[in-house]
Amino acid sequence: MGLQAQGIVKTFGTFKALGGIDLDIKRGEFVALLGPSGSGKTTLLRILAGLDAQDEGHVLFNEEDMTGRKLRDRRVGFVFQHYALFKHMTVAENIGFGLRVRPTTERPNKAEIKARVDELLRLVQLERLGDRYPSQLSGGQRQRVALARALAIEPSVLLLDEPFGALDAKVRKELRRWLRRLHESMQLTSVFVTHDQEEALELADKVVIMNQGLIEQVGSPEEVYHKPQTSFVYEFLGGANRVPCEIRGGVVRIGSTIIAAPQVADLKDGPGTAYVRPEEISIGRADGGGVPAIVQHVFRASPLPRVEVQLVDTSLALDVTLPPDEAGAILAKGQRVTVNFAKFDVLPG
Ligand SMILES: Nc1ncnc2c1ncn2[C@@H]1O[C@H](COP(=O)(O)OP(=O)(O)OP(=O)(O)O)[C@@H](O)[C@H]1O
Repeated sequence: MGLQAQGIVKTFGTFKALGGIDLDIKRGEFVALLGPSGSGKTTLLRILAGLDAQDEGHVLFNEEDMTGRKLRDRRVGFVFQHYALFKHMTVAENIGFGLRVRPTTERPNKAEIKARVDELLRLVQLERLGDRYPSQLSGGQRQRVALARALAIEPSVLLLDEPFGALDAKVRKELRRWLRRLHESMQLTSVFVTHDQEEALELADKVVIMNQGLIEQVGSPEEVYHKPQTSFVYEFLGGANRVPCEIRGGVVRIGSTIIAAPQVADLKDGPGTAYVRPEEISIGRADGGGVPAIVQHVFRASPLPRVEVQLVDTSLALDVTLPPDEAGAILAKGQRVTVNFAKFDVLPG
């Protein structure tokens, strides 16, 4: 099922949580709503689910306006962080819940419900745990039960709010892969909320980047990562360093260093901001060409050595990641170096 949000506005008191959201989700897409805390991701997801009503705008499912339609009629499966499993029900009872509460005319009989629950238990790889209670499961197992419960009603849309939020890194990775396979095999249209960029870039076909109740950019993981369109996206994705500079006649000046920058050829002279990712900076000898800097910290307890340097002219701190084979090991705090930007983008202002 395709989903559309058209001009969605939502206010809480005087606070505008969503400032006019337009979004087109195609059938079969796996979409991530990515943004910092408070950017409106959950609010948008709840409105898509029909759990909350928007103040303005429309939600369309397959081009049909859902305004005023009850949750049950939307046939969406959802897994929300605070929508916990029913503690007094077994795993199997939890999974079958959505089927048992259907109106009599649509309700499958007991044997059909049992068959469906067994099938879902197999799907989420919990076939032996149907008789347990939620308190007897691990966090990852509980999440899988929550997913099975959401899938029991055979939704065509699956909405997930930080589905793996509370789990440790290894379980998260496993569940991610598993969810991706499930999405494909059940031909779902899925939307999930996350503030974890790695999760969004790895899982989704389409990433929607939100900031302060608005969409900053929508695109494939490659597009949003490699072609950020706004300063917010530059900084939010990949932790780009923000370096104030001066644009003049097709070059940029950072402090007193002038750097060739063909990418600014079309920009007007004046103040600008260069965005450069930590892995796109290299560190060279103090007497080499580049922007003079001083090493502030060297972090070696990570797969790639990370170095923090301070530019001599401007006192600006920059994060640098070095390739594993580079001499992160011989750099020391206080050492004078130069930095070079292998790749950077510049926005005016
Ligand atoms: N029921 C409510 N009453 C008042 N303000 C609310 C309510 N729900 C959300 N907000 C506010 O709306 C804004 C957006 O909240 P939302 O939960 O959508 O953000 P989010 O991007 O999902 O954040 P997080 O990643 O922290 O969950 C926040 O500033 C929040 O405080």
